[in-house]
Amino acid sequence: MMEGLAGRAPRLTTDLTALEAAAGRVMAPEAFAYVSGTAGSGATGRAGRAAFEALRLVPRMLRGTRRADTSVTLFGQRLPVPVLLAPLAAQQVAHPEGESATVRAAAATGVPMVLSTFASRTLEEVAEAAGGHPRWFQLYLPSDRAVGASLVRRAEASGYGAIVVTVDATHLGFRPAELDSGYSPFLRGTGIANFTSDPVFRAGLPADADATQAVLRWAQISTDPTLTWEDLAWLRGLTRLPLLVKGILHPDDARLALEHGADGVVVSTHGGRQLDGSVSALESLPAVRAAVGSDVPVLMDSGIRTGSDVLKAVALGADAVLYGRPYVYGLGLDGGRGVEHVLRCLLTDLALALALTGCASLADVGPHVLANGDLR
Ligand SMILES: Cc1cc2nc3c(=O)[nH]c(=O)nc-3n(C[C@H](O)[C@H](O)[C@H](O)COP(=O)(O)O)c2cc1C
Ligand SMILES: CCCCC(=O)C(=O)O
Repeated sequence: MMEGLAGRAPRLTTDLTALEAAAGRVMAPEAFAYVSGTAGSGATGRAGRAAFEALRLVPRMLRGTRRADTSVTLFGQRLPVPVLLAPLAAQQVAHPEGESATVRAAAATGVPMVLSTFASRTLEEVAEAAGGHPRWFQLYLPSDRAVGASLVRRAEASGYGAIVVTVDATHLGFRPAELDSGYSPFLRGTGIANFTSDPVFRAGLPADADATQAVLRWAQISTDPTLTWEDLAWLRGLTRLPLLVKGILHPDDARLALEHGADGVVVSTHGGRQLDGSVSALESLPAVRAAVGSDVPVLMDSGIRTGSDVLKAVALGADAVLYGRPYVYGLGLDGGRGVEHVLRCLLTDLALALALTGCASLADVGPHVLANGDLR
């Protein structure tokens, strides 16, 4: 049966549920479980989708819009859509080219990519594959701060346009799929390329260290459960790049992020992979927007699947969203072509959703496009 598939692109459907199922048939079972998995009972993962599905758009008719303008400006940069690729670790579990294929697809569609600290390709390799296309770097601040500083320097030197520091995974969530299979890409050495290529990290290893020693050292220092807001202030002092804090759900944490030097926040539940039973990102979004005011960039992720989802997030105060798992399913199905396919679907769906809502541009999208039970 596998022979029958060889050399032929698996069917790239435009139906995301079918696409995920197809990826589940093509990807290695433990890799698919890692990507699709959530924490605990999966309640927060489901709540992420339920929050979008519970909201309804109320479209307006005959506004004469030939083509809706989906572009947006973020940190002074014009983006064709209010969408960036979310940082997803260890993408070689889906395809041998990993993040290099992803960034080429991102470049072909104009969607910026946020590269994970735990990418399976080095940030320099991905910069080269990007060929000047905008990218941001997601930082897990290691407990060895000198390694963290080195990662930031490398990101700056390679032309990454912002640092997104993730604060919701200083402890790894309780993830049954990973625990039961005993599978972790990182323990197999996938997703630590930015460390093994780092001179400061390597200096902390014996000269004759083997791959196992590198993985063990990575496991010791790669995240830091003792992080506090003071560390964010330290990071702020390290770089002039825009600094965003990813993983915010409480409005007071959004305020604290700004007080400690952040330029923006990403409201996120990490796709339901961290605290099971937490509030959904979409539920938190309006309060976070209110807390930071109208001028601070607020992004959100966790559950974005359709063009209408993007509009709903924008209506509740997001400047842009991060698109997650679906593009890795595309990568698993057909490498960079699969990622490009998934992105083109989202872009087309978004442009149609905006036009069908009766909005000429994203500036026209606000709470008024959402049903509030009172249509007088
Ligand atoms: C397989 C996988 C790996 C991830 N790795 C990272 C990571 O390295 N850094 C990070 O900040 N978030 C990471 N995330 C979280 C995503 O950036 C994003 O918040 C989440 O995928 C959004 O949920 P959705 O994909 O269901 O829309 C990861 C998510 C998945 C599914
Ligand atoms: C410590 C986090 C590992 C990568 C990640 O963010 C994820 O799997 O969700």
